[in-house]
Amino acid sequence: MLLEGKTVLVTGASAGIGRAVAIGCAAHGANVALNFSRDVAGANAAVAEIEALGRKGIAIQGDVSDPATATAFVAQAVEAFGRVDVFVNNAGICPFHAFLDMPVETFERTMRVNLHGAYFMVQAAANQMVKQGDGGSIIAMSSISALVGGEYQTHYTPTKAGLHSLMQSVAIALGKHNIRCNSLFPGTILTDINKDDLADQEKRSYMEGRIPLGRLGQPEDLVGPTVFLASDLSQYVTGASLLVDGGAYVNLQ
Ligand SMILES: NC(=O)C1=CN([C@@H]2O[C@H](COP(=O)(O)OP(=O)(O)OC[C@H]3O[C@@H](n4cnc5c(N)ncnc54)[C@H](OP(=O)(O)O)[C@@H]3O)[C@@H](O)[C@H]2O)C=CC1
Ligand SMILES: C[C@H](O)[C@@H]1OC(=O)[C@H](O)[C@@H]1O
Repeated sequence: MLLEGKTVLVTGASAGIGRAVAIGCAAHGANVALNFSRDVAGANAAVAEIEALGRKGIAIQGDVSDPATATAFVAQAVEAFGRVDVFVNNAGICPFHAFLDMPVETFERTMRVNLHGAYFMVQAAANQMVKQGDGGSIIAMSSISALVGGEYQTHYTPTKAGLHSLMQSVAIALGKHNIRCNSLFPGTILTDINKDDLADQEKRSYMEGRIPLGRLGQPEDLVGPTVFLASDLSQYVTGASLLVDGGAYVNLQ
């Protein structure tokens, strides 16, 4: 098993990609601590699935936009499992909205959850890994949106570019501690975050038509790439990014 004996922390793991990745890491041998902010039932269901795989799971509630959540999450995970080997920064929101009348609160909330939250979470996880002294892996759920724009995502795409930029800089800052820092760039993955947006059949068909592999993504499509970056298979990979988009990005014509 690629993650046997490792402790993995995942933010935003009560649903969607985070939940799939948390359960997927458990299937590869890890004990997993989940962060979530509101969905108690979803978080508990994810823990139950992890335990059904014979691993340990714990759900810890906290809004990542509050810097205090980061230190509390890491401290409680260490109390439960003793250490942090892998940290997956996944929590994120994308409240689609036009640019010209973007509400200040929507802009600021998106920044605080997706980028500020990531900064303090990554910092807290990295401090624990440095204390342990034997390296680690930090993975950011960035996006294809780090590379391309979206008309109704002017507040969101900068957070995804910023997240990858954060991984690049912390890869340098933490390399001396053998802590690797990488980004995943999912394309369009079917989750609650885009349920309303993709209810527009015209848009959905357009998005599907852009994908050489012929389908939109599922949360489980992120499991393999996450396990790869979490495991020693990627021991010489840091500061890198991996598109997980069915080929959408390269499909110009
Ligand atoms: N789906 C897609 O097409 C793509 C998604 N991504 C990125 O993947 C990540 C996961 O998205 P996805 O699974 O689709 O979204 P979902 O909406 O399905 O899940 C989001 C998760 O984040 C949690 N969350 C939201 N806000 C907070 C917060 N303030 N503090 C802690 N947890 C929070 C939610 O928990 P709760 O409900 O309990 O608050 C939930 O578990 C995001 O960062 C997103 O930007 C990137 C590219 C494409
Ligand atoms: C939420 C969107 O459907 C999704 O988020 C991203 O980061 C992708 O680029 C998609 O636009």
